[in-house]
Amino acid sequence: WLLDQLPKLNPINRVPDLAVLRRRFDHPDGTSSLPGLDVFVTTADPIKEPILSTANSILSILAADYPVERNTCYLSDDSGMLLTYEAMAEAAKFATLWVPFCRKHAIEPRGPESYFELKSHPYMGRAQEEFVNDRRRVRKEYDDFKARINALEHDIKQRSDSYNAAAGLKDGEPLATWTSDGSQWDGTWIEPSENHRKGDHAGIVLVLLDHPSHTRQLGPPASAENPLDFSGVDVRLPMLVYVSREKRPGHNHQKKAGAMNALTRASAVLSNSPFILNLDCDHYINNSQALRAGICFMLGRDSDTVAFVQFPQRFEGVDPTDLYANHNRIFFDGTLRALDGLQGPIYVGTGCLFRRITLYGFEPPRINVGGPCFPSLGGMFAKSRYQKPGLEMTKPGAKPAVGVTAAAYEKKTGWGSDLGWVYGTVTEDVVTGYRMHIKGWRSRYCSIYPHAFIGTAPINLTERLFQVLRWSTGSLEIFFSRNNPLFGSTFLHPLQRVAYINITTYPFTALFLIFYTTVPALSFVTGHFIVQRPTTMFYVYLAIVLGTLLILAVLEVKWAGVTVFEWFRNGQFWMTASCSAYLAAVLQVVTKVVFRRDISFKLTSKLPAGDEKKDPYADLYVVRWTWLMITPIIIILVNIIGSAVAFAKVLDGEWTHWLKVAGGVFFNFWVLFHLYPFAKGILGKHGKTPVVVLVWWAFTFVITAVLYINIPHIHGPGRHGAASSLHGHHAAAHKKMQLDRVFYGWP
Ligand SMILES: O=c1ccn([C@@H]2O[C@H](COP(=O)(O)OP(=O)(O)O[C@H]3O[C@H](CO)[C@@H](O)[C@H](O)[C@H]3O)[C@@H](O)[C@H]2O)c(=O)[nH]1
Ligand SMILES: [Mn+2]
Repeated sequence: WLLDQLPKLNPINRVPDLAVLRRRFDHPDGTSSLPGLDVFVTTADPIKEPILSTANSILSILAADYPVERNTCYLSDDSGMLLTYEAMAEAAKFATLWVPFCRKHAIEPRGPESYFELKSHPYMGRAQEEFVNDRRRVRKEYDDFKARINALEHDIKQRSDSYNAAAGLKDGEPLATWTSDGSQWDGTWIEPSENHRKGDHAGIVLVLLDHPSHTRQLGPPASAENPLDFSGVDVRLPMLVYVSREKRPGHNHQKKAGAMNALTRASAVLSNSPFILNLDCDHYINNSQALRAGICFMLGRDSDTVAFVQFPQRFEGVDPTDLYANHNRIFFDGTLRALDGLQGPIYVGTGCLFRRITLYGFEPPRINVGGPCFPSLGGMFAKSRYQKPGLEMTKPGAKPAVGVTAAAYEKKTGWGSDLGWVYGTVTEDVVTGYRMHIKGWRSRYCSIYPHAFIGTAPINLTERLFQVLRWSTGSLEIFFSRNNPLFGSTFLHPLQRVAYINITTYPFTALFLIFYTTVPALSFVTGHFIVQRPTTMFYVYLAIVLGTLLILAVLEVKWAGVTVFEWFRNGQFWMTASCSAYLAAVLQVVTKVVFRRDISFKLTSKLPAGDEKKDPYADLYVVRWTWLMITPIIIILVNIIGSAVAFAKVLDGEWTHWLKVAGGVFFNFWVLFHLYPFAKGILGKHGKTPVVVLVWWAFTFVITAVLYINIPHIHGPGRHGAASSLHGHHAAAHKKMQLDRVFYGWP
């Protein structure tokens, strides 16, 4: 009964009140006084991050339910390729059909790829028959759109070839890439050359869709060239801007953090909205109300101290059994949700709505200098207004728009340290949020249903391990930097500080875990336990730890709503990641701290979207070997061999404490149970049949046991040895005593 009360006791499960928002900000004449909102989408590689999925994301933003004249969408393209730009231009064109269609029939979700992939299309709008016709028409247009996008690469190449041929190039002159209006592309060329390659090209800011008018614009009725009746539908589109910041060799471009900062400045010149939403290119808006839901938390009572609103990351394309815990349910539905009660969740990189002035380094209003611990202390010094930072934010003399994306712009400014997204780690997110929290800002967690945003997760084991390696490295880097949460300001809630310490030190668990998963199994082989005979205190301590873990598990399942299956998956992947990626992260960061060597990272590969593959989860069992897999493999072998040897020793009569041995073997199996998804993954496509893993394990087990029994010199005198001895009985008794001294069973 008590357990069932838990969800009801949740005091921090706030839901955004969209009805109130509508009443307060939307006017009967169709205008709205909602604050401006800039959406930033970052992309870095149109091949690794399929361009169609980026287009899906952009279209979902353009079609979201937010006043168009107050919404601007920015796409940052770090590849600087014409392919990205032209694909976005196509998307902007398709949006003139797609967006009114979504509005007319209340389509959900509003990313066309995601929408047409749905098996069923629940009907929500005006007239059923009209809907079916409209949908058929849009579907056809969408297929054409897709075909054009897929042909772009070829088209651009062909066009450039003919322009280059016509230009009659001299020997050694670079082959340019040409835009459709007959000029050379400022960014990266297909044939990379000086000033026109990745990491070395001019800054580009191009407006794809201009700012819309401030009054509603109803569309035309159905006609020959426009078969859809848009006569009652507002056909305006939000502004859409393509940005590719300047890149020069010799400059550290700071990956996504640098891209976000360039966007922050470019958008300040163009639209300067007070709120900024940050989305990765593989994430799209799945719930058209998501933007309003986030804004709700920014406009409520006491919201002026909220720096950002973090949404959970939800994923699609993950295999149904979620072998590598890609959904991260405990983290999103447990940890982040709980942090909401401790002045706010951490920032996790995407699906996050920011208050612009926070990114400019401003301090929150009404904060008490004493922080949450000593509220009475700092009353005198309480600040009442937003405090401006004493930092250089702009460069005198820089030209607006393109100029603010210049590679050298940030020199001698606070960008990357106190302004914008923070540099210096392989993950920018946690530390950026942390810098805000220590200034006294709070954050909010916004979990709505249907999910606000959905992205893709790497379902391949190798990709997944590298992603986790990057996260854990980034976390540790924070711990070894000036942003160590031990020394953060008094504005942190004490438990929030504990959480931040946890978040920046968790990779160290690798060291303990590897010890615990190997030493007990190894001691079966050696026969010598290094663990002392447990004392009463030890059992008390153990009971407390186990009790705490149990309470935690109950909370995670009952309060956070994580299913027991997902709970086990999280545990399993934690062990896999801990003994591989976390260990590597510790080694990497120690190397960085000691030898001052920089750490670099590759982009996470995304699943190709819209690719009509036969098996959507094919990538799951593609084996790409990496040294990260060595430790888990060793641990698996040690545990199988350990239990096999123990089994052989009992069978052989060498050990008589079979109950205690069984306890130990159970512990080994517990370890193996956790590494089961990993084993399945490295067996490749054979792993698809679950039995194969078990067969392999059983095989190793039996071989070891048989070898152990049959090669006499590697083990002590067993039953056969003892029987042949003259003083057999005495020897056995003596042995038993000896064993009692060295072998302490596991609880
Ligand atoms: O030089 C770069 C590198 C990356 N990106 C973009 O940054 C985003 C995230 O990069 P990705 O390699 O996809 O990282 P993931 O592992 O998928 O992302 C998670 O981890 C990142 C680092 O912590 C966070 O920034 C992300 O928001 C979070 O979803 C993508 O949109 C990229 O296009 C750039 O714009 N420029
Ligand atoms: Mn991602």
